[in-house]
Amino acid sequence: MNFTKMHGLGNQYIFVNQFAEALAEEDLSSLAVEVSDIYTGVGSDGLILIDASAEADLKMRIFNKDGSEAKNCGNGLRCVAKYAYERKLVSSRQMSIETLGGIVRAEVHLHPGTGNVQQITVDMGSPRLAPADIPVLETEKKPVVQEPLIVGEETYLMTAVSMGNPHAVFFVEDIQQAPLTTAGPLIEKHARFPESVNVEFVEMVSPTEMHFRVWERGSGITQACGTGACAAVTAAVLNGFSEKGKEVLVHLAGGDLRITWDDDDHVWMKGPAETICDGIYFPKGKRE
Ligand SMILES: N[C@@H](CCC[C@H](N)C(=O)O)C(=O)O
Repeated sequence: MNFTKMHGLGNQYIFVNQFAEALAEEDLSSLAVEVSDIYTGVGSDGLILIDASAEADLKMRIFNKDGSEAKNCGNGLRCVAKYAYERKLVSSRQMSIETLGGIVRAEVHLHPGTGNVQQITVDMGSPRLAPADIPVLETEKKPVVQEPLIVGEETYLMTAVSMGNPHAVFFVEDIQQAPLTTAGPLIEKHARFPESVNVEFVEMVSPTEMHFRVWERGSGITQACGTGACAAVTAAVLNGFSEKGKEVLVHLAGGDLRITWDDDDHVWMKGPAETICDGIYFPKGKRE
């Protein structure tokens, strides 16, 4: 299987171009687990498929490291846009990409010298704030802001947002003290999230700057989460820490994103994507 490994701020995925490689549907989940393994696979946070779409220029499907399929992936979208433009799957710098969470629009920005894609802007659409759309149980609040969540002996105050996939955002005083590895996995699988949840901790620096750490559903700690950063900025506005229409600089473990929840209700994300390597993967059971 031909693959390309790419990353967006250290959030790394194995990309397979389904225009050239036809993978069997029943193999996708186990293949994601296999390729993600750092010892016997390639090593990644999951598997992303780039495919034809009946409604958009391209379709992206994303499988987490544990084999679960997610509906959206912000860092993956920037990588897909770069891949599609540089490998001529699309001819324009602007393109539409179908995800299971809806259709988004991306625009690539080129390095003036090399012509390679450096930065990508994605219109991530409107955040979904109704509890049933996230989904989160046992609350009728819309938006779900400062909602108590009991985790073991602790009560955390969450803001819940869907960017096509579910996010629970928690504001903390000091990002270094955020209970990422302790509360992260417990919140991910908490009974109030019937589809599990991505868990984000945010320390506000100012209304236009924040520190961000993530425990991702299905992948654990990652260096960055694009949809999570969009959810975090949305949550900051909902809590009155930031303003709609103002760009927020988000510092993730792997680097920075610029996110705006605009007056038209759309969330815009701008950031980089990089190609690490191309390769040929030999599936388990077909190795010498
Ligand atoms: N890293 C991604 C999100 C990937 C999917 C997520 N773990 C989920 O299960 O919803 C991003 O950059 O958005």
